[in-house]
Amino acid sequence: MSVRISQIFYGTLIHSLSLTELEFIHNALLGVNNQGKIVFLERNVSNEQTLRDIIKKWETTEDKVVRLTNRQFLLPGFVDTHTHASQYPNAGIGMDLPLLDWLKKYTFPLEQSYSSLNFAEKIYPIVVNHLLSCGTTTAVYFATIHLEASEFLAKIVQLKGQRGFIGKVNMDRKDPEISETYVETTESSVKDTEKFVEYVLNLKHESTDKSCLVTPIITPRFAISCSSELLNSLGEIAKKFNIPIQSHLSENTEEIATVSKLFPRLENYTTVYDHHNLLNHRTIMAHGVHLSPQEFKLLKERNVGISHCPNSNFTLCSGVCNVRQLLDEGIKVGLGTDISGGFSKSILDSIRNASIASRTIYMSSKTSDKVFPPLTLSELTYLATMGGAQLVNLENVIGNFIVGKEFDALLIDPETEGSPIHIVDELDNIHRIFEKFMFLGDERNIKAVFVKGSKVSGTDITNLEANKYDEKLLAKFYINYN
Ligand SMILES: Nc1nc2[nH]cnc2c(=O)[nH]1
Ligand SMILES: [Zn+2]
Repeated sequence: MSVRISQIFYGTLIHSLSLTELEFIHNALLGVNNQGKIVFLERNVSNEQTLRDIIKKWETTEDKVVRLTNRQFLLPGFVDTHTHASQYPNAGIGMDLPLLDWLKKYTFPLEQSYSSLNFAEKIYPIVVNHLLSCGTTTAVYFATIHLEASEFLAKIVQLKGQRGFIGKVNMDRKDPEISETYVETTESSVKDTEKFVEYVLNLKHESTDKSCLVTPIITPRFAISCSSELLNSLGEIAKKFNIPIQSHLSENTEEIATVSKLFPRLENYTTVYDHHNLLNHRTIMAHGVHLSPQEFKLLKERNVGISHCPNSNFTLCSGVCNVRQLLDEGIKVGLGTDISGGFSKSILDSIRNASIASRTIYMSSKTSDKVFPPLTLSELTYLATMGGAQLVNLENVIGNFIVGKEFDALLIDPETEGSPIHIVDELDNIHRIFEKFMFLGDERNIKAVFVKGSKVSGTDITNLEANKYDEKLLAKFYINYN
């Protein structure tokens, strides 16, 4: 066999096969090659001899094996399908206003600061480090309108080894109600976007080890901040370079009313983007809280993905997105933090708020003709991993541990120093521990983060307590497991 195995993990893996299939693989032996790909996944390797046989078969050695403890497990890396790296300094403040006033008072003045590259240099490395430590192996970023600072964000994401989609923001509409000073000319917006796209694509070409995982994404801020001319040009640039597109859609009712005033001839908000050739299978639209049946239909036809950002929707009092309905309509859904509309940087927080949002929808639907059941743990896990992978068109590359995919993974330890998870020996099997991690855990439980096989965040994992595979201990540990 000519593949070179660089790392092998031995222990429990948990991943999504579909929205309804959450798989727990016990005594798994997973091999990663030097290209960061998963080359084998053996199940139920329950004794040392079998383990040694497999290692021999793959012509590798036992020192490559990372042995997880009985309570540790591997999860696929999280995908944050919508976040504003530039707004990180505002995370946790300014929750007193609805969207348009919030943008004007808090957000645009902060984003304006990135006209200084020095400011970007101070903030962006911290953002990427923090997101990685929270287990975000792939992030879809908004930067700001500034070319240099946006290029710097792309460079930092590349250097830190995160998978990233980076957007230089476009906004050319001067409007006293929205923004008079934080704005570009149409011409400079188009010119700088082309330069930005070429810069990021070049990072890929220049990278000698082909490990650059950064892609440019066309980023009209939202229909309100862009002229029709700019939206058209952005559609053309996306097509010319064959790159993805992101924006905001139908987040808040005042926003929707403004869009219909600005584009009176177009039927609805979604049509505005469609009219400018911005909707296709590579488009990610954040929010989609107040969509009409016609808009659902159009999004489905164009195969657009919706980034569900529940913390932001609650914090800015935008509304509650009906994810169950999106899924029932066959629309792709991923999760987003939407920093700083959302105050948390962690996809674990998006999971929890998505759960609460779905319960809110369920409660108000209970007395109506159509009941929308809350999202299950299996569905929430899927949205945070595979769902996100679908939005960035990487569902065949990342999102779970299928052989042939790239190894983007989190090593979860529910028992680290200061862990917020309380485990009761008599009660907690791996299913309960996983659920507790999803609802109580935080970055203290994320011991290591891998992107394409490389460890990009976390602590030393060479000294994990070896799995003993004591039969009695296992029987107790997997109580109720089937
Ligand atoms: N949540 C959110 N919505 C927007 N719509 C336009 N810009 C923004 C933004 O920065 N955050
Ligand atoms: Zn946003």
